[in-house]
Amino acid sequence: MIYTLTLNPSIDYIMHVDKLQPGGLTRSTATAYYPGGKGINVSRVLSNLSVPSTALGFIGGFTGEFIRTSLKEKGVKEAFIETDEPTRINVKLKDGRESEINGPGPELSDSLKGRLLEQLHTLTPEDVLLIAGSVPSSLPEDFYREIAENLKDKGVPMAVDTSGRALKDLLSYHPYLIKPNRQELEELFGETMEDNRTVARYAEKLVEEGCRNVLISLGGDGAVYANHEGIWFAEAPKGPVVNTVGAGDSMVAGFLAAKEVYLTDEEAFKKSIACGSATAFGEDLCTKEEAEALYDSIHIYKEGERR
Ligand SMILES: Nc1ncnc2c1ncn2[C@@H]1O[C@H](COP(=O)(O)OP(=O)(O)OP(=O)(O)O)[C@@H](O)[C@H]1O
Ligand SMILES: O=P(O)(O)OC[C@@]1(O)O[C@H](CO)[C@@H](O)[C@@H]1O
Repeated sequence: MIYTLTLNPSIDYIMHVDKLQPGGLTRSTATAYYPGGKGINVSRVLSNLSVPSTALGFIGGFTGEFIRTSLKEKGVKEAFIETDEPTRINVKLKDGRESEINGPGPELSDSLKGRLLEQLHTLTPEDVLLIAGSVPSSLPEDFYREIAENLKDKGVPMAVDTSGRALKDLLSYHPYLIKPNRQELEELFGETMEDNRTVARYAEKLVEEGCRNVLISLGGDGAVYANHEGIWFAEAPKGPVVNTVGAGDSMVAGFLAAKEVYLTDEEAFKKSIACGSATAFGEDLCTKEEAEALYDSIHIYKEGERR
C-alpha cells in the first residue's frame, strides 16, 4: 500500500481576480475549493489513476471534515489523526499570475506526534511512505528526520517531496524517490543552475549519495530523471497553463502509480510528466484520461544517446 503523509493539510481556496487592489477591496470573479496539501494531492491523483493509497497526517475541525468527506467520495482511504484546531485554508490568488498564501496550520502536541510515530511503525517493506510538504511550525524542524530514524530498521521505502532542511535531513536515509524542483535543488547545493546539463550533474550526485530515483521538475521546461542506470531528459508538453498548484504532486503520483504496475523507469518518468502537465493544463488535479492524452506526445531521451 502507498501511504501518503501530509503533516499540514489544507483546503486550497482558489480566487480568480481581475486586478488585486492591495489595501483596498478586490472582488473575486470566480472561486473554487479543493482538499489540499501535498500528500493529499498525491492520494487524489493516485485515486484518479486507479491506484489505492491511504492518506495519513493531522486534520481537524470543519475544514478537516471537508477533506475527509472529499477523500471518501473519491474512495481514498484515510487514517488521519484528529487535531483540536481546524485544518488551515490556503489561498491561491489568480490574476494572470499565481500567488499563494499558505496558513501556519494548527498546534500539534507531543502526544499527537507520538501517535503518528506509532502509526508509521506499523508500515512494512512492501509499503511505500510518501512524505510531502512543509513541517508545521509547532513540530520540531527535524521531524521528518525523526520519522526516518524511527523507520530506519524497517526497510520502508520512502518517497520524499519536501524542501530545505527537511529534504537535506532525509538524503542520508537513501530515499526511494525524491522530487525537488529547480529552486529546491539549487537551495540544496547552494548553486544556481541555469541549464539542464548542470541540473543533471546534481541529480547524478544525489544518486551517488544513495537516492534511488531522482526526479527534478523544471516547470514548463520539463524534467530531468536520474537513477543508477543513467540520466534522462524530457521537455514538458505545450499547452494552456491554467493551474500549476499540485503539478509537482501529480508528477510524484504519476511516477509511483507507474511503478505500482511495474512499468519501466523510462515509462514511469514519461507518466510523471504526463500527470504534471495535465494538472498544469486543467483547473483541478489531472484525471487518468487527461494524463493519457498527453503521454504519447512526451519525448524523453537518455544522456549520451541520440535525441
Ligand atoms: N508551464 C507548464 N507547462 C507544461 N507543463 C508544466 C508547466 N508547469 C508545470 N508543468 C508540469 O508539471 C511538472 C511539475 O512542475 P513544477 O516543476 O512546477 O513542480 P513544483 O514546483 O513541485 O509544483 P507544485 O509545488 O506547485 O506542485 C513539470 O515537470 C511539468 O511536467
Ligand atoms: O505549505 P506546504 O505544505 O509547503 O504546501 C501546501 C500546498 O501549497 O502544497 C500543495 C501544492 O503542492 C497545495 O495543495 C497546498 O496548499
